Amino acid sequence: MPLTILRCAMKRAKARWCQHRSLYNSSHGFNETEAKRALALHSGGSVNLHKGQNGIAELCLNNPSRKNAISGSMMLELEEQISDLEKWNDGKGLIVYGAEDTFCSGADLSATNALCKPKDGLMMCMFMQSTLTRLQRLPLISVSLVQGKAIGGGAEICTACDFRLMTEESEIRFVHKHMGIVPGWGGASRLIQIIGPRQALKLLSSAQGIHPEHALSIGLADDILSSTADKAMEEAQTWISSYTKGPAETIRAIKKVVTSGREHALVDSLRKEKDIFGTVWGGPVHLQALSKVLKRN
Ligand SMILES: CCCC(=O)SCCNC(=O)CCNC(=O)[C@H](O)C(C)(C)COP(=O)(O)OP(=O)(O)OC[C@H]1O[C@@H](n2cnc3c(N)ncnc32)[C@H](O)[C@@H]1OP(=O)(O)O
Repeated sequence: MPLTILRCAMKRAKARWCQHRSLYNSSHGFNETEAKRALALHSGGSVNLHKGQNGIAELCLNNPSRKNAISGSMMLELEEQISDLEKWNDGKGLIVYGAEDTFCSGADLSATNALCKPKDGLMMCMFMQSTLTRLQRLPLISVSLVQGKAIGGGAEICTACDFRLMTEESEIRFVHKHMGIVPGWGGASRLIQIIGPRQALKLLSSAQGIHPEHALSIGLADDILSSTADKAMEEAQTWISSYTKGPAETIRAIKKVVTSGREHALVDSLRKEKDIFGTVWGGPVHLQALSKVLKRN
């Protein structure tokens, strides 16, 4: 194999590895196999994935009798569905939503009750932080469709998406203070990135419910949907489609550039932007677009 092809393949493999790797390993006291075994003991609900022909997937948090609370087995299923999405090369967008017109009431309280020792809490925290970071890093434009309530860990899941759409009656609430805890699924760090430290401090320290207008005014929500029930999903599909129009290769490259900018310091980010630019410049989509523009002028 010529050296340049080998180098390219190695670069791609490294990029894939960086995207999929867990944030934590044994040096942080994290044992993934043990974590999975412990979480599997707390079952209930499911996390369902539908990959659409239009390149937009729908990921459903499904535990309606508990307002879509996330059980241990749902944490495992969420991780499996993210792994599946990481391999979906035709994908362009993702809509995360909850079953039966409500988003998610956070960690399943019966699971958290059983995992209330500090060691178990940290294990769950590292597992969920890794999973949600992988969700955030997917080369897909992601949207949380918030209907009903997004409470505690449910509010944290919202922050792992690029955008948040709220229906008129919905509410996001970082309720953690009332539980005597802070967000542990990465929601605090991500909230600060989304709305800045001052607003984040207000929301976390008041534990107040955030209604759509307020969320929109502080930049937590990106739009308020007028539809409810099934129509809200249709509206969310239309909303996201203005950002996912075009070839998957291009949309995925755009998301990668933004992810890199968010995660790296400026100099690293510029280098990473250069690497990603190199993967699309001179490629078939670029050349086709170029020839169209040249013909027009
Ligand atoms: C690092 C992670 C941090 C965390 O996520 S900690 C967990 C934080 N979440 C919470 O404290 C949410 C507690 N739940 C609530 O405040 C309310 O149920 C909620 C979501 C506002 C919905 O209120 P309502 O619409 O009035 O419904 P409801 O209270 O009657 O609930 C319906 C059934 O769902 C259950 N449920 C709701 N949230 C749950 C949860 N997180 N874990 C386990 N079960 C939960 C609730 O117990 C009730 O069950 P049942 O019908 O009485 O058998």
